[in-house]
Amino acid sequence: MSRKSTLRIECLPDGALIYIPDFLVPAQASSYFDQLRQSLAWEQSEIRLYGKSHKIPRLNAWYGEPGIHYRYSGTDFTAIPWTAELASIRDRLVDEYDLTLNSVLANYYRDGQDAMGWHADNEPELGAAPVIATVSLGAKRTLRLRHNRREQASFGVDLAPGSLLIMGPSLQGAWQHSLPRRVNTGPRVSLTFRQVVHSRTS
Ligand SMILES: O=C(O)CCC(=O)C(=O)O
Ligand SMILES: [Fe+2]
Repeated sequence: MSRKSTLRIECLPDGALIYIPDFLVPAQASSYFDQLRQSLAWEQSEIRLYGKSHKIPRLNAWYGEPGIHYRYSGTDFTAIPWTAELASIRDRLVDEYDLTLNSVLANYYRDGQDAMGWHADNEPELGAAPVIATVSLGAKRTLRLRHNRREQASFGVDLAPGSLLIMGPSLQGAWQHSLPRRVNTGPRVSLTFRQVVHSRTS
């Protein structure tokens, strides 16, 4: 059975976004959501701010090729080997969108109080032109984007369950993104597939 998929491309000043609302069919999205929510090795990481450590308001888990390390929000992650489900989603992204992806940072927002503050995924490990492919599962949440220098330039993208958002290679240099709190919302899992290019191997 062939399936039509919709594609929305946003060309922004200094970057581009590709949004595919129906990357996964609804039944597939909900079965991945249940499965991954229960089975991934979720942890609540801590970050250090002004000398004090704080638990981040969400859970996360880092999977990928063996030997990959990544420093994120002040925490060192070592990739856990791909699970079958994560590897099969990665394979589709690699085959259908011609991406190179060796890891995924999975985020679990337990409810609307869990969130992610403004940041860019511009860690040195991601190289000069990082492409990040995010698959959303569970509750719909809004990703906000704002330009670093153009004060007027800010907007939101609603990330529906089963959707795929690809942030293009120059976006992280000029834009920040965040996932604000939202009242009365259910749990959500996001899978942010990445390519770590400068990895310490130890
Ligand atoms: O959960 C999301 O969709 C955003 C996650 C994100 O920005 C990140 O993991 O760096
Ligand atoms: Fe991010």
